[in-house]
Amino acid sequence: MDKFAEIIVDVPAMQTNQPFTYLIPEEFRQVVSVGMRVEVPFGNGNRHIQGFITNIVTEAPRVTDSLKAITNILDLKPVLNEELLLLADEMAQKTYSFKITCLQTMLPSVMRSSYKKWIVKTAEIEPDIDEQLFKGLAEIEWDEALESIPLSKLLSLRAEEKIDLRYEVLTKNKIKTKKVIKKKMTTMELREVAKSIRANAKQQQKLCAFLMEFAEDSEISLLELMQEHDLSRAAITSAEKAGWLSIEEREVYRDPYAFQSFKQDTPLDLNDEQDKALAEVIKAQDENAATTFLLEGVTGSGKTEVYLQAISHVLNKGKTAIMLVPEISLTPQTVTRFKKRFGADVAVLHSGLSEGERYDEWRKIERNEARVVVGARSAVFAPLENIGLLIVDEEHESSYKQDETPRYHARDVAIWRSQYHHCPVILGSATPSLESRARAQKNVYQLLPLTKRAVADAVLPKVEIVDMRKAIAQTKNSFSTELIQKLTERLALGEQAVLMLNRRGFSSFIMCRDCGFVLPCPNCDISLTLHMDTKTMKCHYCGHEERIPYQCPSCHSDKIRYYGTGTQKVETELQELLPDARIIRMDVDTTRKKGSHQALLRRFENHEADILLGTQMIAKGLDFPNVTLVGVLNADTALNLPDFRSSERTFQLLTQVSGRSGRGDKPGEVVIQTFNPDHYAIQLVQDQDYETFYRKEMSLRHLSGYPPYYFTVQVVASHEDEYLAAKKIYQIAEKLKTSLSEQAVVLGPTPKSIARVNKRYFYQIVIKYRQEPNLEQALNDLMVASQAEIQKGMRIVIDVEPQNFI
Ligand SMILES: Nc1ncnc2c1ncn2[C@@H]1O[C@H](COP(=O)(O)OP(=O)(O)OP(=O)(O)O)[C@@H](O)[C@H]1O
Ligand SMILES: [Zn+2]
Repeated sequence: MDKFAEIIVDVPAMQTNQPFTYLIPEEFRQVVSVGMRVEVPFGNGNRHIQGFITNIVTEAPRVTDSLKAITNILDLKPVLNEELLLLADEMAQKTYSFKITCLQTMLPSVMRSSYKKWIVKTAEIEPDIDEQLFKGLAEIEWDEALESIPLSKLLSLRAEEKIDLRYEVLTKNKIKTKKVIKKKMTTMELREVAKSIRANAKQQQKLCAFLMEFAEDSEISLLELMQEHDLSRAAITSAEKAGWLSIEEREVYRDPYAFQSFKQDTPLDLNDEQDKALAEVIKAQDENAATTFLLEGVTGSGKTEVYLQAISHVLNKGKTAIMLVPEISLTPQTVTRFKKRFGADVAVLHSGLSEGERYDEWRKIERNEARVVVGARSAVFAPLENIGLLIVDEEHESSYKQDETPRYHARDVAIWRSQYHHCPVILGSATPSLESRARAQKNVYQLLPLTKRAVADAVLPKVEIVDMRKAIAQTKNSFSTELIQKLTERLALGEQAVLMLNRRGFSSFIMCRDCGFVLPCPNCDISLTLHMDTKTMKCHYCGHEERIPYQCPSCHSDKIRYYGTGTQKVETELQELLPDARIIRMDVDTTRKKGSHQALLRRFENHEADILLGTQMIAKGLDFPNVTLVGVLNADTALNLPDFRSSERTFQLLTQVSGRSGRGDKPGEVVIQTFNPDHYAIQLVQDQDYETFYRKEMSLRHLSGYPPYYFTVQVVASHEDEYLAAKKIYQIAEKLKTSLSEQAVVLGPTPKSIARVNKRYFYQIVIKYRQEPNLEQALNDLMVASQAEIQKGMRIVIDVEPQNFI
């Protein structure tokens, strides 16, 4: 009997947004299955392109004479299961994106980029075939294998689970190595050498002194030696030439956690509230109920412990679990907690991993070697079977929404998967998004409150708000006397402090003192940011980079000065105010190198520093019991952004960061410096009073007609020609106004608040509605219409429930 495959081809366009039918040639018939990628001829020129098989049927389509056949099979087994194929369909519809884009999004990036395929042996093979295929080697490249053996044979070997495929990213080093230093002279010899080093050769002296103390057969990585001991590469190279030390290459294993040992820990005894929350989740698990829980727990209330024990329960039932955290690379503590509890059962997926590492972790999941997946946004697509629980920690984080197509929200995807698997999902936060909290109010979600801190006797910190309008008169730097006094007190007691500099919405820039000129980006409507570490000016939108000017490009004055409060500048001020304090600075500049984030936090945890000074990245997830003071240097920067969520974001951020204080048995304090001391979003942080904030903010949203009372869709048109972009958005607005019912409101058009990015002009409208019967049709029509415009350089983006309006 003939067999046909329905295939979504890799052409992201409206016309190809439905499956095409292809004939499955005889040789592939036994082995192809749904979810595999294949190669097919496409279009008039029969160009060979990739596609995903989404269905296999035996009934021939009505027109068969023009039917083309699959020419090649790209995977030996499905790369996406039926659930994910279904999800891709749904996602494409909900986010107004192409099916092929959604399918691709679910795969680890290595399988999307250029790669080389290897066939590996996974079981005993008949000796003659083994010889023919592998020629005595352990693995063989795909193309080479096909020269000696037909594809159908490979597929049947795969079906018998005797071989498997391994993808290897091209362009990347196959084996990762690092350079290490070993001592080559004895301490005695070095002591002799030391005598002859010139007095002004400080680097040589430092290095020699280090080596004298260094054990003979131990090693230190070159990077660590340079960074931790402040040595230059030149000094080390000349020491190598002089025979003091040797530099050797070492292979680095790809598992980023391989060198850490995780001591198994045991579940804690839960308090009453935790116990009650856990019982509700377990009940839903046992009843196979797809309940969405909102775990609303104050900072330090032990949400993570509830997650861990709920996961244990599903593992005991033989099921699997997904735990999402925002930007996981930024919270190494969380990973450690999961690894300690579940050991090798945990796979970790996040953007801080290299493509190869991500693929390794993905394979562990796909082969059922890991049953718990911890990861950032895209981990929600982990190919786990038999899911028993999904968790979205810090569910209010806007990074769960992808800001490129497909513009999906990981929270929605998690809820979708919970319904597919008939299992519960937990959304956890100390400060839930208004959307989620409102759903709990309507009993769409089930609210689970944790109102107290978990550690015995731990209480929420005492918060003091400092009015900077007054303080600024008394101080020449970024610190109020209150904050400095409290820092001094805490440090004297041997306790630690966390200081946050809120950088969102402003940054360091340079300005000419004579003419006021600020260096703009040539491609975008925004000024360039000064980066001291690379000594360059950078655009944070398009990546443009140029040298720091020494003269004003406009008036040629040399009075060009550095403005803004960067973390570097604050660090210098702080060190002058507290000369004995040991400070760790954490921002994009100090955490760029892989693993440096983790290393800094470990040093702070080991109390090798007294103060952790950083940007927003220190606000979340950290659990250091010795921290008893948290200071926020500038609470207001996000408050003034033209976005209706700015109060919500400010309250969330301040509550999160305050929550880092007093988590152990010592009571904590918080000092918030602000120019808006009476603003409710700042006032209510004082008591970490989420409920009052929720009510207040809801009434404001109600008055002004914003989410969660309304749904929103943003449409953005962009073009290099400003006139064309503006004209297009007006046309779209007109069209929508006629096709939508009176229940929907179209706001705008307006230019986006940064109107030009990367040489393109951006214009937007926002559709606001509660219920709109014509919306789906209208937006689908818009999608079709916008296809025709792409060639003319026009880009139209539809963003459902946008997270950023600026
Ligand atoms: N039942 C318990 N008994 C004692 N200590 C507990 C208990 N549950 C949690 N803890 C401890 O309380 C501290 C805070 O817990 P955890 O980090 O899970 O809180 P959280 O709610 O996730 O906090 P946040 O939202 O602020 O990050 C941790 O050190 C944890 O080990
Ligand atoms: Zn730019």
